[in-house]
Amino acid sequence: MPVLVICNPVAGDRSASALVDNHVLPLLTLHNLVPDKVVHTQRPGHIGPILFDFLRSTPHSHPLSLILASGDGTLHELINFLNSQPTTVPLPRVHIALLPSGTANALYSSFFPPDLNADPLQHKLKSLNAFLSSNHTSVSLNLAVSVLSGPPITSPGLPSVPKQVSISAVVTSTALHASILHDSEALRASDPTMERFKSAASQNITRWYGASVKLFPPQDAPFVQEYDPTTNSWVPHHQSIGDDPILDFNGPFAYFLSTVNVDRLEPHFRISPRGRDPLGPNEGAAALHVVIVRPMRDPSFEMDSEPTRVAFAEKAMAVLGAAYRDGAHIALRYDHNGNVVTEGDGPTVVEYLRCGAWEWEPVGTTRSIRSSDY
Ligand SMILES: Nc1ncnc2c1ncn2[C@@H]1O[C@H](COP(=O)(O)OP(=O)(O)OP(=O)(O)O)[C@@H](O)[C@H]1O
Repeated sequence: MPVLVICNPVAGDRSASALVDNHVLPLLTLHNLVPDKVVHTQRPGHIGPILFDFLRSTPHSHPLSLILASGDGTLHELINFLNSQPTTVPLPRVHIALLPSGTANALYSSFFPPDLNADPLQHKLKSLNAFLSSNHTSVSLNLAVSVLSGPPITSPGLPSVPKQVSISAVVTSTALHASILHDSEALRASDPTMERFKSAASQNITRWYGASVKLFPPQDAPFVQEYDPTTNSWVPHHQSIGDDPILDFNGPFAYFLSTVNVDRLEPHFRISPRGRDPLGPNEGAAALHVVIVRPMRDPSFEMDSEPTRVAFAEKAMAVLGAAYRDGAHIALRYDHNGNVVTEGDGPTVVEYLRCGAWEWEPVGTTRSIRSSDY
């Protein structure tokens, strides 16, 4: 089985090269495994061509083993590069042993949650050690495909906006989370740590996003499901019923994201805490897990105004803070006065759903998103 090692030297705190040189290659030697090639990415988007050049130079009737030292973004680039290739190009199955070398490492942390008692280096090598063990198993990744479309009708004289497709193995988001990812990128050079996500969150916490949203049932389930904190289980959503299981949600939205494969987006940020629950007994059955905060569910909400948004920011922060406490946000409720509490039977602050696809039609801007399980 061909083995390729790829390292993104600028991911996270830029320690991937040292990890590979000082620990990964010696460990492979210890297991009498000589990689066919060790390559460092030299620019954004480089991982796809690296993999393709390797496949061109190596017969690949067998699955390819890829030892990847990077964060989630590099893996995302790889998946999207492979997806953009013509279907006539035969691709082998790719088995990935991941070395968490990025900033957030959502995928790795979901498969190997943080362990305070573990030696940090050994914790980083868990996926590789599993790959090197004689009885390892692989887990297939579910992929979410998102299509960004322009408006159906364009203004005279303006060109139509081409559709964009993006494949995700971790998260697709709009609203606050998308703003955090966007703005935190500008902070990367000054802050390579996860603190930059918190800085970006505080820059955007008072923004709301107007949109109408549709949520469709998963392929293997008749209804959109909601998480019920009282019974700690998934139940059919009370509005996803009978002949009309498609949900229509109106905004404004403070938070909207959907995950696949993961229960967290950072080692301790467990935003989709039931995100690794199986959908049902059928192997391969999958769903998108959607986390939504709509300020209008707050019983103290009267009208959308700047002071209301500023006041609600505290509640949005409470949600994010609870997500850092092992995903406790999905049990938060409002009391009669709109205070965020952990008891009672008031409306949940977070709507936590699972579905097969969703559509986001923004109010006042030009691009819509449709995201679905592959
Ligand atoms: N040699 C390079 N120089 C500059 N950028 C690079 C190079 N190699 C890869 N990249 C870019 O580095 C970016 C960041 O990598 P990656 O997403 O893996 O790490 P991260 O953002 O720190 O971690 P995470 O996504 O887990 O938060 C990728 O988007 C990739 O395009």
